[in-house]
Amino acid sequence: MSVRRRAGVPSALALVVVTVVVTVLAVLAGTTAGAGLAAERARPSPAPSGTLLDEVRHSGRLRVCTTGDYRPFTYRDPRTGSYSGIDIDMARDLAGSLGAKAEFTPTTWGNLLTDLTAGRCDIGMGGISVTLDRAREAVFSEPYRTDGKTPIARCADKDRYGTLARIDRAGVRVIVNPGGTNETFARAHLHHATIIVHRDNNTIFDEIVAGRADVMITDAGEALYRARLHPALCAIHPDRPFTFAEKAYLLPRGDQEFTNYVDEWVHLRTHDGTYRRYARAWQ
Ligand SMILES: O=C(O)C(=O)Cc1ccccc1
Repeated sequence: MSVRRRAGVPSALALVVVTVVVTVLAVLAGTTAGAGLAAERARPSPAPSGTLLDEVRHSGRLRVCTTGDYRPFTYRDPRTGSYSGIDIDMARDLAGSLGAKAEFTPTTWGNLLTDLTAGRCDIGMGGISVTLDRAREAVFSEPYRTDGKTPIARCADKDRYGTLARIDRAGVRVIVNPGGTNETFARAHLHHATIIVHRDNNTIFDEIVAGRADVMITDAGEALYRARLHPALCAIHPDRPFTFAEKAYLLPRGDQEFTNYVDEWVHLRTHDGTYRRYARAWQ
């Protein structure tokens, strides 16, 4: 009892003293509730510290390498030079979350990895498939979507190109865009068909419509999107693609803080409905 009483008096006194001291310190440091928010807004972004996370916040720029030729993920309007697409919206969202603006750096499927590893951009975005070749040179974020290769052809021919064996025949003209997974897939699996390399992925589907090529094997997401744009074309079994692939964002090696941040951001945006909302707008 006496112990408790003796302890009680100093405790009460100590509590008063501690409360006063903490309140004074908090006011001086500007960390009371209202001042805390103001301080949060006013706090200058951190100086570059070797991680892109701080560099992007400090500079206010997120440099995004994107090909601009792969709808619905990334599209560059040749007349205005402006970018649009699901991953363009995602890039702006990521940049915004860091208090920065997305700046788009044009690249190609063949140059994407080199542009990123040479530091010409902070992140690669735009329907990029996860491949082990890329994963050896750079880092992939958490994936945000699954996909896989499926044929797209003139609807009149849609029963002719359902299997790889039926596509890989002498006389069948398979058109591919160079430098990415479509070309890699075609070269690995087609030995009898004629492979036509067409540089501009934005006009490649017109070649099939015009009858200058017969079939393209591309990601199901693109095939479905293109079939909607070109009514003469049909995506063939997009629900049963030849391959399994994942789409993710490409990051430089050796920056754990930035990778962690992008992973958290992908995780949140794919679970809170944001990614779905952006994707729906491009259906
Ligand atoms: O290389 C990749 O990551 C791709 O998925 C390339 C690509 C580009 C355009 C259409 C389909 C796939």
